[in-house]
Amino acid sequence: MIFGNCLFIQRQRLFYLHGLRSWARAFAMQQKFKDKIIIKVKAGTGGAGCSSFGREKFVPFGPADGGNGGDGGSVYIATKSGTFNNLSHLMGHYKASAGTSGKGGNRHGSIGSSLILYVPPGTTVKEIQNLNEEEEQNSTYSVQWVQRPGNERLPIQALEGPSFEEEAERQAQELFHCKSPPANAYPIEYNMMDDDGKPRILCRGGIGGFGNVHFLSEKNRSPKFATKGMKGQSKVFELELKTLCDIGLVGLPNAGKSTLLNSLTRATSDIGEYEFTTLQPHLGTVRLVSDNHVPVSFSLADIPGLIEGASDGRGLGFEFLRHIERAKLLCLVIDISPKAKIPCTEAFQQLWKELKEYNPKLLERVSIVIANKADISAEKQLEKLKDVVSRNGQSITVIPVSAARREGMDTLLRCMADLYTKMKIV
Ligand SMILES: Nc1nc2c(ncn2[C@@H]2O[C@H](COP(=O)(O)OP(=O)(O)OP(=O)(O)O)[C@@H](O)[C@H]2O)c(=O)[nH]1
Repeated sequence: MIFGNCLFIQRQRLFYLHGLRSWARAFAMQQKFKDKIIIKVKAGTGGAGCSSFGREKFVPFGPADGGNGGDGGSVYIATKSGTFNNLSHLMGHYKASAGTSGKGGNRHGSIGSSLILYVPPGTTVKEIQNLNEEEEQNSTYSVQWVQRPGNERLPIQALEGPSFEEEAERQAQELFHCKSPPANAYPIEYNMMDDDGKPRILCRGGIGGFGNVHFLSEKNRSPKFATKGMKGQSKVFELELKTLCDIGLVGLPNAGKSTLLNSLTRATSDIGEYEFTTLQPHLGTVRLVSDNHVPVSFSLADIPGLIEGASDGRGLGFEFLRHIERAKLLCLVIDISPKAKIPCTEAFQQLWKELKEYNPKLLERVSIVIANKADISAEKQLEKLKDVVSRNGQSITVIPVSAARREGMDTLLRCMADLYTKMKIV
């Protein structure tokens, strides 16, 4: 008996430790998972142009040969599927390197190295602040000189027309204008889809300064000045990841969404008897051959439990409702067992109401109601649920399943594949 007691205590301890470990894992995951982040991005400054003259034996006053500064590096953003599933790898600040200065002998400075930030497909990028806005709004660039033209002795002819400084400034303005790319539409807004990793610009690097060669004119045969490089763009962006999935599993906490996702796919979403085991969306992929012998593949997402008032921000609120927005089809998972905290009919109405209040268009995407835990429920519950569902949406199919025992999975998968293919054709 004593021996039996010891075993019981040890088992209890093991259960306790297991619970603690899974809770710690869930907590760590929550810390790591980031689906919204604000980043400050700065492109590199252009290198300065050089003011120099050729010097050779027996040629004491050679021609102007100052090279241009290199352009500053730019910052881009691109998608990389399969590598990241959230935005936690990103830092708060990114800066591309500056271009180097030009040198004598017509040697141009090197271009600053650019940066590419990788994000998972489904990320939206929104420019929220332009830190150089004032400068960019002025159509004329404020030209900065390496050696001001005012230090020169002005040739006599220059006094007749525009002043020598004005002439040099105009020339520099023209050069910068020719070299600068067309301005971005303000503010930048990207919807990063899986577009083969094609990079999109976030901040453009500054144009490198012009060497004194560019300021040779009839009036001035030995210009002793060059321009500084331009500043790179500097902006603040908000990145938000909205899970991209074909079919989203939506339900109240503990309805069995994670169990269902794990049963239907090879995903390993956390399962627990406590509510909000799932704190972040999990994705799985279903591949099957349809009744017409056509291969069908779609992604399924287990979206964290929805609670009453989520549309007003209660519980995890908007944090996960935004993940639902991107799903092409929605399946409502309802616990029909007698153990359920809320009767299945009420659960369905609660989900319907929350979706409607958040975005009524979401209701058009609800195509299947999955009556889960059918293994421990009575037929009566299922009938009641079917009755309520038919009153709200005529075209919604109710499918009883047991995710834990993997019963009804085949019918459910065929129905999902069917609806998904029809939706794609439409
Ligand atoms: N009897 C029975 N139990 C099930 C079934 N499906 C899930 N469960 C149990 O229900 C509990 C909750 O399952 P989860 O899959 O974690 O539920 P969830 O909807 O993901 O929960 P949240 O993460 O809180 O949103 C677990 O204890 C599962 O073992 C089923 O078909 N039959």
